[in-house]
Amino acid sequence: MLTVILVAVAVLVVAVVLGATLVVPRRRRTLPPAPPQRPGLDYAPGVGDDVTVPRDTPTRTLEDHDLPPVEGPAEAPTALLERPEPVAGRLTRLRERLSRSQSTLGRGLLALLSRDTLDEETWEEVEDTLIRADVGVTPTQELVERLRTRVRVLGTRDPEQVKALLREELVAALAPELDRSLHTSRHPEGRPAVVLVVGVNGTGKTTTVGKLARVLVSEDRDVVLGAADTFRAAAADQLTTWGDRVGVPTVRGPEGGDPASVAFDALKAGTEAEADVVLVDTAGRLQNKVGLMDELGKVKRVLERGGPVDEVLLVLDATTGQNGLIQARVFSEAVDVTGIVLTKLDGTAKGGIVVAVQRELGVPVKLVGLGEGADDLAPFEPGAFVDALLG
Ligand SMILES: Nc1nc2c(ncn2[C@@H]2O[C@H](COP(=O)(O)OP(=O)(O)OP(=O)(O)O)[C@@H](O)[C@H]2O)c(=O)[nH]1
Repeated sequence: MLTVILVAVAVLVVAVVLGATLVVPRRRRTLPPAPPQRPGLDYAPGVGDDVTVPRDTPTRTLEDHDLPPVEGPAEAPTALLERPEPVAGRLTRLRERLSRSQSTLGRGLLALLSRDTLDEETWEEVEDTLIRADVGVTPTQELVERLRTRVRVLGTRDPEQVKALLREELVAALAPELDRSLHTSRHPEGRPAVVLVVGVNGTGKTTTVGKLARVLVSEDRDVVLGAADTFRAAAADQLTTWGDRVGVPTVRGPEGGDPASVAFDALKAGTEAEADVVLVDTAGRLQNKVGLMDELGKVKRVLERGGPVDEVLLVLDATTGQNGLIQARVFSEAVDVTGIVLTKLDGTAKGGIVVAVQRELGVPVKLVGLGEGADDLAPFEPGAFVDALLG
C-alpha cells in the first residue's frame, strides 16, 4: 500500500514539474520585436528619414532579372535598310563587265578594219559583224557607207584613227541627241510622278522596278511601288522584297485581282504619302494583242486620272534579239512608250539591239541592265556604251 502511495506521489511530482516547465516558458514566450520600418521600402520616406537603410536582399543585377521577351526586330528597322549605290559611280564598274561580255563585237570590227587592204569583201564582213550583233540591216548599211566614205576621205589606215572614226559612227547610230532623262520628280501641283513599267514576263521587268526604286532612293526620292502584276503572285512578293530592302512601301492586291485597281491604290497611297514617284509593275502577258491593250489601257487610264503618266518604260531582254523588236512593236501599239530599258546586256555578245530598237520605236533606251546585282542598272550613255563595246 505504501508503495502504491509513494508511486502516486512520485507521478504527481513529476507531472507538476513537467507542467511547470511547459507552462512557464509558454507564458514567457512573446512575439519578437517588430523590425524597424524602413523608409523607402516599407513606407514612403519623409523628411528626416534615413533613406540609406540597407536593403534586406542583395542588389540584383540585370542578368538576375527575367526580362520580358523582345517583340519585333531587335534593332530599329532603319538600321536594317540597305543603302543603294549612287548612280554616278556605277558606270565604270559596269563598263568593265560590258566590255568583257561584248568584246567580240568591238574586237571583230577593229580586226577587220586593221587589215592591210580594205576591199569590198572586208566591208561586207564589217556589215555581217554588225548585223550579227543585232544592229539591223538598214542601220548597218548606213553606218558602213558613212564609215567607208570617211576612211577613204581620210586616206589613212592608222588603226587609232580608224578606231576613232568607227567610234564616232557607232555613237551617231545610237542617236546621242535623244533626251534620256527620267521624269520622276513630284509635280508642282502636289502629285507624285507616275512611272508605268511594261514588258513581257521574264524580261526582267519586276527586277528593273526594284532596281529603279533603289536608284531613286539613292537620289533621296520618296517612292511607292505598285505590284499590278497580279498574274503571278511571286511577282508581288518579289517586288515587296525589293521595296523592303530600301524602306519603300509596296501596294499589292489579291492574286488574279484587277491590275488597274492595284495601280489606283498605289497612286492613292503615293499621293497620300506625298511621295515623289509611284512605280507601277505590270503583268503584260502577251496572250494576244487585244487582251494586252485592254489590260494596259485600263491601268494607264486609271493612273491618268490625276494627270498624264510621266514615263512608260518598256523592258526588253537584250538576249532575245529580233524577238525583242516584235515585242516592242506590240507594246508600243498598246501604250505610248516613252523609254526603253534593255536588260541582260551582260548576257549577250551583241549590243546592236540598242540601235535597232530605238529606230523601231523612235524612243530612247534610257536604262540598261548589266547584271543580277541589286545595283546593276545604269543610265544609258551612248559614248560610254560604245567605249565599252570597243574595249
Ligand atoms: N544577267 C541579268 N539578269 C537579269 C537582268 N535583269 C533581270 N535579270 C534576271 O532575269 C530574271 C527575270 O527577271 P524578273 O524581274 O522576274 O522578270 P519579269 O519580267 O518581271 O517577269 P515576271 O515577274 O514573271 O513578270 C531574273 O532572274 C532576274 O535576276 C540583267 O540585267 N542581267
